[in-house]
Amino acid sequence: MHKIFIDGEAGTTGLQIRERLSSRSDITLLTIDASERKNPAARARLLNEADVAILCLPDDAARESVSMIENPDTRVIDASTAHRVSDGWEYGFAEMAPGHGETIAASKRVANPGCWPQGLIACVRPLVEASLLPADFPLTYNGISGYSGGGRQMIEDYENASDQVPFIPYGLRLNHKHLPEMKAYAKLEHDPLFQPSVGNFAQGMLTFIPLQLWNLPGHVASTDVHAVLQDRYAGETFVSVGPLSTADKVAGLDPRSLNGTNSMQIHVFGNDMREQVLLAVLYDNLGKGASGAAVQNLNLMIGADPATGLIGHRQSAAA
Ligand SMILES: NC(=O)C1=CN([C@@H]2O[C@H](COP(=O)(O)OP(=O)(O)OC[C@H]3O[C@@H](n4cnc5c(N)ncnc54)[C@H](OP(=O)(O)O)[C@@H]3O)[C@@H](O)[C@H]2O)C=CC1
Ligand SMILES: CC(=O)N[C@@H](CCC(=O)OP(=O)(O)O)C(=O)O
Repeated sequence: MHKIFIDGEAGTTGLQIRERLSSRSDITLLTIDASERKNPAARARLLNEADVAILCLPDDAARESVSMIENPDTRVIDASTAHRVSDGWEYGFAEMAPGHGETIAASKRVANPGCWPQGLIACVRPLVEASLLPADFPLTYNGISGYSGGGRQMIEDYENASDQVPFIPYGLRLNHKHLPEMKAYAKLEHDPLFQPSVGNFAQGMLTFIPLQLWNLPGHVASTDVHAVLQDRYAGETFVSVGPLSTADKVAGLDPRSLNGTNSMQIHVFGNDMREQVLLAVLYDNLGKGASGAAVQNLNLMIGADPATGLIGHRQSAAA
């Protein structure tokens, strides 16, 4: 029986992790009294009692939790941004590279990825590793997320608003906090130009990576891009690649369509006359983007089947 403590279990990510773990017979959830949930001494006691502590907290509180752990056997999954590019921590995106799941399984400190970086890393890292994209490629990245991505405060703001604005671009200073992990784990030499948006729906996300292939040395066709991604994710439970598409419009690109699952779907759109490709990535910001990824990492760390308690993918609808 594995003892798990979710520090921040009353928040958006914590609640969803709890929901995914609550019926498991291989796990005992250590719970904190609601009146004590911000009491450092009470948190410290449970953090040190846990086999695995999952931190679903703002960055400063996550750093505080880590500093309070004295038990050398307590392992940590941190859902915050605090440790994603820190020494001594593994990045918790299991599909990021072949064999990375085993690295997570053996780790004591795992930083759960940010929701935005996962779509970019899933597409760009294999293309850089295959030398289709040079590491110094000037990438741009954009997309739309449901408002639960902003945690409790943004959920309250949207749900109490008299006028729910359908589409709000943000990150307009071009300095989003996810840039360091994007650059590091997509193996890029430069930060991408990243500009996110939030929509008036609670959950789900759709992100886009435009690629100007004509600017690359050698001739790279959309079929090459598609083949690298398809080969990379063949046989994966949670990441899938749809057929290469030349259609103007496809069904299924609703950002909410994978909600409740731990799936990520990559769609490849190509125009070879223009030598351009658009990659679109669909996933649940609270699933693969946060709580699902944390449970997947937990499964790896405790030696359970990685898919326990998670829903795998449905095949892509793009054609
Ligand atoms: N929402 C998402 O899509 C994603 C979120 N994340 C990350 O996960 C972490 C949690 O985010 P999310 O669940 O959305 O945020 P929420 O704001 O919904 O939840 C955070 C929880 O932590 C509690 N909390 C705050 N300070 C303390 C403290 N000092 N001690 C104990 N508890 C504390 C909050 O309580 P109270 O509300 O009372 O202050 C709240 O219950 C963040 O670092 C976020 O960046 C990562 C990926 C995606
Ligand atoms: C819509 C929205 O605001 N999304 C959040 C990202 C959510 C996420 O990935 O969480 P971390 O904060 O742990 O990185 C943002 O862009 O900051």
